[in-house]
Amino acid sequence: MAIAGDMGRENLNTWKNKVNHCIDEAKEKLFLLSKDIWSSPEIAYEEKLAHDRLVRFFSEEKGWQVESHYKLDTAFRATWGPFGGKDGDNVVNVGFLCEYDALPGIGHACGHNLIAEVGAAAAIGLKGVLESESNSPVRVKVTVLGTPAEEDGGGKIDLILAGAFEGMDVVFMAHPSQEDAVYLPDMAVHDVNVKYHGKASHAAAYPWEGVNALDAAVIAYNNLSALRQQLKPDWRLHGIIKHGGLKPNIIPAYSELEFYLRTPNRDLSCLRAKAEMCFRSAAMATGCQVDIMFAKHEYHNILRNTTLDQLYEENGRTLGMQFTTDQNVLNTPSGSTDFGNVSYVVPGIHPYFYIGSDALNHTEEYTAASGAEEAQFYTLRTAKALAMTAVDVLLRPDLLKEVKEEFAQGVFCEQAVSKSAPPAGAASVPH
Ligand SMILES: NCCCC[C@H](NC(=O)CCCN)C(=O)O
Repeated sequence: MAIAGDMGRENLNTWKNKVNHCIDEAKEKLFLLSKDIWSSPEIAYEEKLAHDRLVRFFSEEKGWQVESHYKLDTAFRATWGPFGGKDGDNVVNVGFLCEYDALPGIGHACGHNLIAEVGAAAAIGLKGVLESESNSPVRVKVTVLGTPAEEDGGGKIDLILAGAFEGMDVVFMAHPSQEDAVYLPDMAVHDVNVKYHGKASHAAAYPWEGVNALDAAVIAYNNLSALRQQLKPDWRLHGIIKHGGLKPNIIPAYSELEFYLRTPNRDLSCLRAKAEMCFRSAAMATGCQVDIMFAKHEYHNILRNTTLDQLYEENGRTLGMQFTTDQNVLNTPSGSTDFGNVSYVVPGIHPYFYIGSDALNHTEEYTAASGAEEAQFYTLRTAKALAMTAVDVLLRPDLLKEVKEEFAQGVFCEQAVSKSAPPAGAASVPH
């Protein structure tokens, strides 16, 4: 593969070493940034403090243009450049994403404070080397996007629709996990909120006057549990009862459920139809009214870019990462992310990284691990591997072409598949 201009492999290594040096130099302020976000956890679309902290971070760094409240209240954008190359050259716009929303009740149990830190660190590392190597052969712009609401809603999808990803050539982020993995199969997901409306009555004196909304919720819950046995092994559905009544002696007039429906690819229509029957039949059985509200956005599965994957893996290995080879981990659905939607509009990667703890995501133990100093080494190592991968893309122009071709091919194939294949089991779903 060609390396831009007369820059050889030695130069590539010099650049990568500099990236790492710049990230190491910033490690104290990066830990402070991450710790501040971790200490004040905020849920989706309410990440005001995290937004302000990140905006302050980039405003205090030299040379960044910072836009607070960028297209969403708690999103931001920081850009640097264009820099290098020659006037009139095409600009390569390299994106890094920061997430920073937490979970209700258990804080940063998914480690999004570390995602914000990785994004900031990688961007600083890349900018650092570009500044110190004034002979960048390509014209480069670095864009950091602060993307709220990954756990709920899908801030990245709002941002895609608002045009925030337009002009980006390649995009990087990484997610905390139990292991280093270049790719784990993230699924498509659609959230659904269901409300049953019944009628209150004295539960002992006039129960026959009541219409029990809690019964409807319980029947629906059990319907979905029975449905689960009939689903494909890699489909998932799971939910909670959010409201189930006020007092045992009041027949519940209102109940509410929230469920997530997940499939490995973007076609959720079959699962949606089956789940909807479960919700409606519970309403019929109890005489309740039902409101079924699907979330405004569906998350897509991640479209892989193996060209970027391989580069990331090579860079990670030079930094001592030991990528998991456990086939159970590599082939088991790992949840969902709104980066899936990003991966269909810009080529990118979303690797997973070990944070120095065996705790599982979405537990209090993981919250503790995400705030611990021990996570720092792994977090910064991940940022280095991402920024080194960006250096590969910039200094080896054939690579960017390859990355883009693979992306275009992937989008084309996925679209062809989802148009031609009828949803599995659709014929057995009455309409
Ligand atoms: N509301 C639906 C989105 C849920 C997203 C959430 N994401 C994660 O846990 C991040 C890690 C995914 N591998 C999920 O429940 O999957």
